[in-house]
Amino acid sequence: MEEQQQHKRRKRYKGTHPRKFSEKYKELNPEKYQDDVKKIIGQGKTPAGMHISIMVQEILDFLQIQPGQVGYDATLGYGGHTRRMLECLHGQGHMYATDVDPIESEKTKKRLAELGFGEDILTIRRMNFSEIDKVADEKFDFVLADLGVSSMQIDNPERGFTFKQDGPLDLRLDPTSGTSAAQRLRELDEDELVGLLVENSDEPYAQCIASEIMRTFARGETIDTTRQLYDAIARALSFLPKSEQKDMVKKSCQRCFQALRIDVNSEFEVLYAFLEKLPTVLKPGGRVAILTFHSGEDRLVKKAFKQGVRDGVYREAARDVVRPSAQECYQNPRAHSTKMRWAIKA
Ligand SMILES: C[S@@+](CC[C@H](N)C(=O)[O-])C[C@H]1O[C@@H](n2cnc3c(N)ncnc32)[C@H](O)[C@@H]1O
Repeated sequence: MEEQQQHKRRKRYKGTHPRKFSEKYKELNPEKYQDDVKKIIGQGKTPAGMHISIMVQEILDFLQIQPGQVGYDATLGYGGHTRRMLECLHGQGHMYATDVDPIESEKTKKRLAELGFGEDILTIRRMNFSEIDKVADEKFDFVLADLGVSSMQIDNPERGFTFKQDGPLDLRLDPTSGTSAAQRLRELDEDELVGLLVENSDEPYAQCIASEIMRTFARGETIDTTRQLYDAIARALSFLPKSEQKDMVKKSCQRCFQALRIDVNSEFEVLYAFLEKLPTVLKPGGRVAILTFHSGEDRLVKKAFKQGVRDGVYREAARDVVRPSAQECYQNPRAHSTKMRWAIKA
């Protein structure tokens, strides 16, 4: 009898085109694999362990940073903006930077120290920017806030910010405190959930989505992962014509994830507190630039700056938003929704 040859499937080598976040070891070590990282950025993508800073030149042009000044970056993230602002100080002056994220802040602190920006010139605090009045004992010549989430947070499925990969439905910027999005969903009733989706993200299908989420819980099923929430949203929108469904589900997912993120991180409340205290920490003539990523944030900033000019707190404020160039949006699609506003203290 002929010996049967058993076909053995060759094990797929995952190093060349990894799909999973955890396998992207080159992107997660940008200092070590600089050439690979440059190639990825050149393709208009953000490497997994990195964040590409947005509107850097527009921000620097406006802030007009001089050696010897004192500055504050409210949203450290990957430290890209902080680094560029520090370079403008030419070793004289000081910068403070805050972030609530304990995971990424530590890595950024180490990375910036290795680049020569140690504690003599940069103080990094793990703090919410709503406590802007407690960051330093001195006032600032310039302040930057680049709101929202970093690419590192979005891309890491363990953090639960993306529906593109499965992970725990968390969405907290600081996963060590507060309530996860999964827990929040269990706490809300249907009307509260509709309100959250409409107020935070103008979700047009808020009622159908909230009803489907409640039905899911009533069946005894859970929504503890990003995939489970995606599936519930897809079921809620299954009445739409097949040709539109995929696109509509994606857009609703983006809005619903954003709405939940705003809620679990109290994003409007902390931004409001930041804007209210901001004039008290700026020196006369001090400059502030804020990057926002959705209309709710932009409305708050616009209103605060306008009111500040009316009250004589600010000498001047941006009349219109400043947008990233078409070239920047092409090179970094995450810049598309960015709006920058600025103000100068009286
Ligand atoms: C868009 S990223 C900043 C990226 C940074 N400008 C850079 O160039 O790498 C926003 C960062 O702000 C942080 N953040 C968001 N809300 C915050 C808050 N209320 N207080 C402090 N940090 C906050 C996030 O954790 C995230 O790291």
